[in-house]
Amino acid sequence: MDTSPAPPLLLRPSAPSIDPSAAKAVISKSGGAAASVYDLRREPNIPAPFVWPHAEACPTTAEELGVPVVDVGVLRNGDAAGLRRAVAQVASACATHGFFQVSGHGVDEALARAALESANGFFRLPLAEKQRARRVPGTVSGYTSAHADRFASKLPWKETLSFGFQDTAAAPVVVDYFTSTLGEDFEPMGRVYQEYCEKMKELSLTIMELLELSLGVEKRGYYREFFADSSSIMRCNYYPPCPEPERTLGTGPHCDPTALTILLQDDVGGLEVLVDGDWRPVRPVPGAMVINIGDTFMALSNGRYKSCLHRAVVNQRQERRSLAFFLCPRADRVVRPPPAIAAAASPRRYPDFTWADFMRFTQRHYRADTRTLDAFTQWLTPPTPAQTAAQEAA
Ligand SMILES: C=C1C[C@]23C[C@H]1CC[C@H]2[C@]1(C)CCC[C@@](C)(C(=O)O)[C@H]1[C@@H]3C(=O)O
Ligand SMILES: O=C(O)CCC(=O)C(=O)O
Ligand SMILES: [Fe+2]
Repeated sequence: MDTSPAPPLLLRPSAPSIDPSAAKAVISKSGGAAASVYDLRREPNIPAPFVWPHAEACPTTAEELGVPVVDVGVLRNGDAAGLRRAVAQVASACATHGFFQVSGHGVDEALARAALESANGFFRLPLAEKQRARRVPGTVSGYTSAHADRFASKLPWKETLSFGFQDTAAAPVVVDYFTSTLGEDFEPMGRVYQEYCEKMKELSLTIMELLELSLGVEKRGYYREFFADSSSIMRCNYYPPCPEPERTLGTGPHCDPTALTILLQDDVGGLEVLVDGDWRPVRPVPGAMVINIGDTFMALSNGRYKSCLHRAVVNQRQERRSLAFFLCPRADRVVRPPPAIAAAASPRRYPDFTWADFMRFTQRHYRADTRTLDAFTQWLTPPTPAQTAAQEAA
């Protein structure tokens, strides 16, 4: 499906950092050297850097993907039959397309609504104000319009605001992020996202228990413990209406490099999953959240659960918002499957790595896409003498 040009040269860890996409001339609408900033709500047509190859922006298959809605409340309420059903639903979804939805998650409806509405509040600010939170190069935190500060082509038709989340008693990190980047007036918005992230963390640990049960991991609590001190990324996505939606994408085809994603979408729709060669929409279910496995969990399950290819399309009439909570391990934790999973009968599929290295790879060396984990594995693995000789001869 991915027929875009082969990824440019990947530099090994010892080589100087370069982002292959950003390495191209930085576009500047003003003709200067600075990266352009697009105000997507004001663009009458789609500028050339937003045009995606047809193979990636190819049409949606009308048929919706049947994504099971799993009641995760059963992990806490002692309903043994319900728990067996939930475990079976998760096992079957993760062995096929890797997407499922959750209900009974305990996230208050008012909080979910406030989080989606706060995203509106932020993205409706004048561009100059949003730019006060602009992304710091080399990190995932901050505001970006179409990632135009990083990439020169295949720009996504979206604006995003991202920030980190760790659960520390010492400081409300999200509130601090909002007040330090945008000012004290943004404290209430920070509080909404602080509470939302705390709930997302709790929910992600609950889902880890379900994943563990469904994989039959012997050491109970392995994944829950692994993520107890996680350091996650929260991202608010805003997709403005688009004059030519069939030529571009809101988010291009990719697998999330992170461990697990919890997505709350509004009622517009746009998320699509690639199943058997067809892009199939995941219709928003009121009150439910969409879960997908990321590359880091694929490595933690030794490849048994697949990180799955998805994208977000845009449309001509309606703006759309989604909130993605990306669960990530603590930066220096070594990502390694539990012993029972990577036993002699199933040799290790991926080398040990730390999340810090994998994240740096996606921010400095490689644009997350359909084959990020393979590219990273290749980047980590020293070339064989034969490969070195072939490279030298070329
Ligand atoms: C480590 C990360 C890379 C991305 C941000 C975080 C979590 C998910 C990744 C991303 C959203 C996957 C889709 C492609 C991407 C480039 C995007 O469109 O935003 C990715 C993120 C990124 O590098 O900004
Ligand atoms: O907005 C969506 O529906 C999906 C976004 C997504 O896949 C991502 O941010 O990783
Ligand atoms: Fe994603």
